[in-house]
Amino acid sequence: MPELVFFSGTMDCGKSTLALQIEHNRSARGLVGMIFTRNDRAGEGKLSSRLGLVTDAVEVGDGADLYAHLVDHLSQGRRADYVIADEAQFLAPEQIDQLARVVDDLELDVYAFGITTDFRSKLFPGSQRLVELADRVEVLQVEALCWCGARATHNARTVGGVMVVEGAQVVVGDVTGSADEVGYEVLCRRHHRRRMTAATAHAAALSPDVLPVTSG
Ligand SMILES: Nc1ncnc2c1ncn2[C@@H]1O[C@H](COP(=O)(O)OP(=O)(O)O)[C@@H](O)[C@H]1O
Ligand SMILES: Cc1cn([C@H]2C[C@H](O)[C@@H](COP(=O)(O)O)O2)c(=O)[nH]c1=O
Repeated sequence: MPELVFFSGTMDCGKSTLALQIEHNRSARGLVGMIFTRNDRAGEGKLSSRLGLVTDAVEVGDGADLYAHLVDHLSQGRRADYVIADEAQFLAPEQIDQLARVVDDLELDVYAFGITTDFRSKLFPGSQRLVELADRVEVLQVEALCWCGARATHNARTVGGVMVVEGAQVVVGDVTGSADEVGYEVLCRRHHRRRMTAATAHAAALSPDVLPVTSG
């Protein structure tokens, strides 16, 4: 039975790498994928991994109908044996419904990849719909780690290393942003709740307030 599978995790946990591996393994066996993406850091119409791999993809626009796109494609006599949708958190809920229809009516497997929650730990609308509709939700095996060594479960947005909690839900960026840019850092829940990033934890550790008092 074809399935809608949602591979979810924090930023930087290997989602796009897995998407590219699924694509590689299937195309190596002669299958043809339809690859969708939206707002990849590498630019429009790209699906990229931090390991350096990149492939072309169909950039999904605001009002795009993904089911109609597949029907058009197939009715022109072109092939699609499965579908990959990366950065699926950026898709509209209606577009996730269209992906579910691709599974049910066109009988194609759909593999969607995305982060579940935003920098305020609120669900992205597209991810919420995926959790509601997916046949399976798979959490990535490679764990991203918080600076404290615990498993990272949350995404923080940072400016100059300091966590911010105000701003637009969508700001494309990376976990390796330079000091003054908007960037992201993955944290465990405890440190996300306390707004403690690596930089602020390091600064607190160096503060004279917390240095051990020496006598004499
Ligand atoms: N230089 C490196 N050497 C080995 N693995 C790396 C390197 N850089 C990144 N990675 C791996 O790539 C993962 C990020 O992969 P990516 O597919 O870009 O993540 P996601 O799509 O989930 O944001 C990291 O968690 C790490 O496991
Ligand atoms: C938490 C959060 C992230 N984003 C953006 C930042 C990146 O461009 C993508 C996630 O990509 P990745 O391949 O999973 O690293 O999402 C955002 O726009 N808003 C947020 O709150």
